[in-house]
Amino acid sequence: MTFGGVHALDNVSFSITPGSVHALIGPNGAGKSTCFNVITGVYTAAAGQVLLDGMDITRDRPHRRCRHGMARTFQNIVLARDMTVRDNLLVARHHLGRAGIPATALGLPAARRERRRDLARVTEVADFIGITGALDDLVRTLPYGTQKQVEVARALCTDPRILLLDEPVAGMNDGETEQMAGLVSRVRDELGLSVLLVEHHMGLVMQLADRITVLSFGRRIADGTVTEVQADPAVIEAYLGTPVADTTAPQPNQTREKHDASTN
Ligand SMILES: Nc1ncnc2c1ncn2[C@@H]1O[C@H](COP(=O)(O)OP(=O)(O)OP(=O)(O)O)[C@@H](O)[C@H]1O
Repeated sequence: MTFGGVHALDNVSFSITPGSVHALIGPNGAGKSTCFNVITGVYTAAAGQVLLDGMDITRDRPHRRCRHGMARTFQNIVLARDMTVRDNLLVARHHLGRAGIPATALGLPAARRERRRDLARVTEVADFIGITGALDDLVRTLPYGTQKQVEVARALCTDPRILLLDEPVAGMNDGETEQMAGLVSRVRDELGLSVLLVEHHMGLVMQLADRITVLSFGRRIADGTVTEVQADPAVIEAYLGTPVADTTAPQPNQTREKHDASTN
């Protein structure tokens, strides 16, 4: 993936084992967001493939990837703030709908059955996340940490096989971070989903990840277990000599003169 003359991603390749938490890390500007956007279909890379359970989804638009079982959250919360949590979650079910607009508008039995199923699924997901009490609240009235949970709930309402989380604990306090960590491990352990986690919070990554891919300047410099990655000289060098386990603070900026474009 290139922007102008900048190779934001160069020959990056990795596989996510089903049912595992896979972290994608690297210093600022390493290419994590670009990679996330290529996987979710926001960007189309100039070369390479994105495979989901062996199916080539490289050319699929984001909504089609969602239909194939790929769900995501956003770095900045993207919810309908003036709608209730329940309605936000119901919207996520729409792409699964089979009844069609005329049947829904006319309130035909098929549409009513579908609506009942969607409502039941929304309640089930809210229970799993622990936000049942907030279902009738407007999103904008909720604390930041709860809004982030609603984002995860919305993603789960699409019945995904893989959940992609873009910096899920950015801006969270310690309590909220701990809660999100618990949720991500339950998504893996109890729902059996695969999770791809792009995150700067190294404490969280080291706590949750089964495997880690490390990017630096658009290239993959390491891929392995937590222990392997922590001991990798290339990783230590990329993080400017800071032992990876200790880098819970914001990461140093990797600067390149030719990189003057702003990121998302
Ligand atoms: N839309 C864009 N236009 C031009 N260059 C871009 C664009 N998006 C990213 N880049 C460049 O691609 C490189 C990788 O950026 P990217 O945002 O993917 O890194 P990152 O690892 O997610 O960084 P951060 O941790 O700061 O979010 C950077 O040099 C960045 O300047």
